[in-house]
Amino acid sequence: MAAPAPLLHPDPDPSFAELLALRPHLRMDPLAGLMMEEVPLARIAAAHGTPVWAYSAGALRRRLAALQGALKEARLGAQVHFAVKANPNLAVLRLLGQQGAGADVVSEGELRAARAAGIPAAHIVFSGVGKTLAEIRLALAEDIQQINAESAEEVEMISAVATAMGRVARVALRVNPDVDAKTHAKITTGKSENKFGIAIGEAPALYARMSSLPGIQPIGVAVHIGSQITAGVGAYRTAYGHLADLVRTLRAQGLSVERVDCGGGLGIPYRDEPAPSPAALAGAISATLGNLGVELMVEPGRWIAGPAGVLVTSVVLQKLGEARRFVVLDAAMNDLVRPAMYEAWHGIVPVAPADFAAPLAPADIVGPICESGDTFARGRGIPSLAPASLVAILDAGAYGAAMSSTYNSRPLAAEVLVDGDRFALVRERQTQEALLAGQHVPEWLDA
Ligand SMILES: Cc1ncc(COP(=O)(O)O)c(C=O)c1O
Ligand SMILES: N[C@@H](CCCC[NH3+])C(=O)O
Repeated sequence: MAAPAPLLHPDPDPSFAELLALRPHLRMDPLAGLMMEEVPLARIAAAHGTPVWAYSAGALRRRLAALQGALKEARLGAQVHFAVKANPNLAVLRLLGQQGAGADVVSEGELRAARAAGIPAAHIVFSGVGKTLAEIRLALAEDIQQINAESAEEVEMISAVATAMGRVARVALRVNPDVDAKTHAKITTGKSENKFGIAIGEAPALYARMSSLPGIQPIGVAVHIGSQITAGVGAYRTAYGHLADLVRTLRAQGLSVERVDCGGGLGIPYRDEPAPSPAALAGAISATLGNLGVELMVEPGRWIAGPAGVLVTSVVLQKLGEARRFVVLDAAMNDLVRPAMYEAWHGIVPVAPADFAAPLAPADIVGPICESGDTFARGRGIPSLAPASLVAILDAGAYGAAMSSTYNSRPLAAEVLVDGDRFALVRERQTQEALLAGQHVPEWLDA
């Protein structure tokens, strides 16, 4: 695995205080315990139970503003389209939309969520390698800003659907630049063996074909090379350089290219990995695509939402095994799957002041699900924790709730938005009844 910060790390872990110092929306209050903005996490847990996701409105606003600011500073006039897959909560989308973010969506559900949150159709881009006919129809009916096509086959599908509807689809061609983003193999998307986009060498012919089709207005090109990119902006520069060459080639063929979608993928330090800044990303865009006279957009998800969220969970019990101590939480891999899926490292910090300051000893921090992979951390320094003690799993605002499942028939956890000294339930905990709803036992089974 190329990505840094695996579940078990050879170097000493950052201390709780070091983790908090880099996350200004979180702090330890000597009386109230771990706070998100001005709200004690213990109050959220008391009000809504655990496990519960908490998102900081301030962090979301600050991070979006930092990205927008870096792009502005580089005089790129680039739009930020939030990748809804990272966090499709309606309140989160509303807040980001209010601050000018558009949306990058990959399904009917995400398109509907973005619209329901008030994001204008004119600021929505539809990406994805397998849009269904129904999804293409919906995108056209909503008259969204742009559809990113990922194959010759899809281009024909879009044209056919648009023609049947009497529409012309604005389509950007997503190219696969065959660049290694040096991230986890499961989330790298810009290598030729990945399913995404069309080979850059095939792009000119396909773009020319697009401009000959009645249902398509070719609007530009798009690229997205992977997620959690922390190894500098070199891969971005290479990919954008290829894209700039492609734009020049297309224009030399007399084809119009108005827009370049630079994708997302900017990584964050979950542990202490050095991650590129928005300014570095803006610099890479500027150096390669800055002088082409194209409209630019970026599609970050994780960078905006990841650090803004935590998963607050209670200790069920500590189990002292022969060789190991296990801290068993009431959250599990069905809530936050990243450690199980990518061996991802997440900070885990006690909420009570006494636990925060207590001596550390290594433990495996696990969920109650019947798989050994249901492990949030191995050999992590954590104090002895009594049942019902709270801990916060950090950087869970992106690909956290969004990737939850009901595995082991565990209801989806509640979500809360914190803004200053206010907090509100923004998604109810799924009920046990809802878990069973919609299921039917055929009568003939009992006949
Ligand atoms: C097309 C596209 N755009 C944007 C993103 C957002 O990625 P990230 O959350 O890493 O910024 C993704 C996911 O990797 C994606 O597939
Ligand atoms: N779900 C992944 C990222 C994939 C991004 C999808 N475009 C994660 O949690 O890191």
